[in-house]
Amino acid sequence: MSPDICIVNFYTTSGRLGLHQDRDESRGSLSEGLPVVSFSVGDAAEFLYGDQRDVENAEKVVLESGDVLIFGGKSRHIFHGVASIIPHSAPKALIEDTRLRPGRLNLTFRQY
Ligand SMILES: O=C(O)CCC(=O)C(=O)O
Ligand SMILES: [Fe+2]
Repeated sequence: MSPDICIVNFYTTSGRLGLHQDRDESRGSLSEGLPVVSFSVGDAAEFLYGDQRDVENAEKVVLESGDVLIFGGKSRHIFHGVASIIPHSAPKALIEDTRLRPGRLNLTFRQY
């Protein structure tokens, strides 16, 4: 793939993102299952995912600073979101070196 979009989200420590599908890319990109490549920086997040928009039954995984999550192929249309940010969980060296404010930065690369 050749990513040509980067969406940058910053979550404060009270930030959240409801369950959704990423469907704004072109029909061809979506039907080929070209992946969303997601980089997490800063505080960790409780990330939810599942095959339905159902918070109660969603799977949960903690994404930490430096983690890269890729969802493509059959997983390209999963519902996903951020349930919470875990305050003070960013690596100390990152905060000292970058002075990143409290919260989480997420970058997702996609191909339109
Ligand atoms: O912050 C995240 O890990 C997910 C972001 C996301 O789902 C999006 O930008 O569409
Ligand atoms: Fe998304």
